[in-house]
Amino acid sequence: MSKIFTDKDANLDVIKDKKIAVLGYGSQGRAWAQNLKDSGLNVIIGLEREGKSWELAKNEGFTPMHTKDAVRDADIIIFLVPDMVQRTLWLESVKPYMKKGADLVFAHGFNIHYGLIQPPNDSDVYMIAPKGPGPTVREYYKAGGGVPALVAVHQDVSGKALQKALAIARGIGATRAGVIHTTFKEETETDLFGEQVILVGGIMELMKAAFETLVEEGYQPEVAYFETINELKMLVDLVYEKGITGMLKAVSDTAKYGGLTVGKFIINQDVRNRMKEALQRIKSGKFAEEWIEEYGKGMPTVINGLSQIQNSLEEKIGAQLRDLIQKGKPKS
Ligand SMILES: NC(=O)C1=CN([C@@H]2O[C@H](COP(=O)(O)OP(=O)(O)OC[C@H]3O[C@@H](n4cnc5c(N)ncnc54)[C@H](O)[C@@H]3O)[C@@H](O)[C@H]2O)C=CC1
Ligand SMILES: CC(=O)[C@](C)(O)C(=O)O
Ligand SMILES: [Mg+2]
Ligand SMILES: [Mg+2]
Repeated sequence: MSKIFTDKDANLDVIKDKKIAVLGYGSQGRAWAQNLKDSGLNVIIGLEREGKSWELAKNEGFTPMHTKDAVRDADIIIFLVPDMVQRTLWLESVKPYMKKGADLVFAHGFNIHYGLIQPPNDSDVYMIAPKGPGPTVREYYKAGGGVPALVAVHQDVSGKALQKALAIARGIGATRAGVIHTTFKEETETDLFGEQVILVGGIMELMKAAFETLVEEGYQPEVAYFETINELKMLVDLVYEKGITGMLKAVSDTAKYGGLTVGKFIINQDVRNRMKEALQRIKSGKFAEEWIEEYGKGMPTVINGLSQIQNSLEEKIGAQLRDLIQKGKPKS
């Protein structure tokens, strides 16, 4: 089994006197900045413009600075702006202004693994990749827990890169859950695979396909929504708490039989073959190339895809049912 690092393996002392610049105040940036600060670390926020993130950071107790100023005397520089923005930010606002030898830190390996950022060879370069969305990283931390993460070291000039990565993992709460040592390559490829094939792409299309099949066959959309989208959370929660076996034990024997037989008919060998194809596209760099090109064109596929989803029947039904559904949620 992989070694799982927890609180006892991570010591904040290696970074407690360092100045940490968090670049970006979005999904992860906001969570990291707040968690690191609440862990007693010295955090400053670096942003490009005095826009929405700037206002938010200010309202939440930070004094945001322009990136150039934030990196000037930072010992640790953490890239928490979108992956496609990192290269330009690095070239224009970080590299020319940073302190020689400052640490360069990432939450995902994309820019280093695909060579978009070439770090100077006197910097430690490492990663702490939370395996969960930014708002959850904050929510779990506040509640005394943490979201698991992966750590990896790309360059270790000081000989302390792993210790520092673990310290930051502790600062954001990840060692309360569990941290695994990996490489930039493994993190990048598995993260992209996960979000494309299951977490974002796979699950979304499976929900939509099941919902739309029922509606096309004349069933009430509200019934279809409860069945194919809303109930998914409860089944996934069971897997999260008790494993797949625990989930199977909680459902009826009818569902066990139907699930164990029809599941394999739906998610069949063809699907597995296409999963391998998707992984191959990631490993070869083809996906990265396409995504960079899409981003360069202004992300038309992302914008159109999002607007189609927003206007879909399942989203309209979901919005109508949400108030009702929320009332039934346990108050904890
Ligand atoms: N969203 C998530 O939950 C996860 C993200 N990551 C990684 O964390 C890193 C940050 O991702 P997110 O938090 O999703 O980013 P995001 O999209 O939430 O970042 C938005 C923030 O970046 C800054 N920003 C946006 N556009 C900019 C531009 N053109 N120039 C300069 N700054 C700009 C602003 O501060 C803005 O608030 C990425 O490497 C991502 O792969 C890793 C795990 C999960
Ligand atoms: C939330 C997360 O870990 C993702 C899906 O990989 C991401 O947002 O990039
Ligand atoms: Mg991920
Ligand atoms: Mg990701």
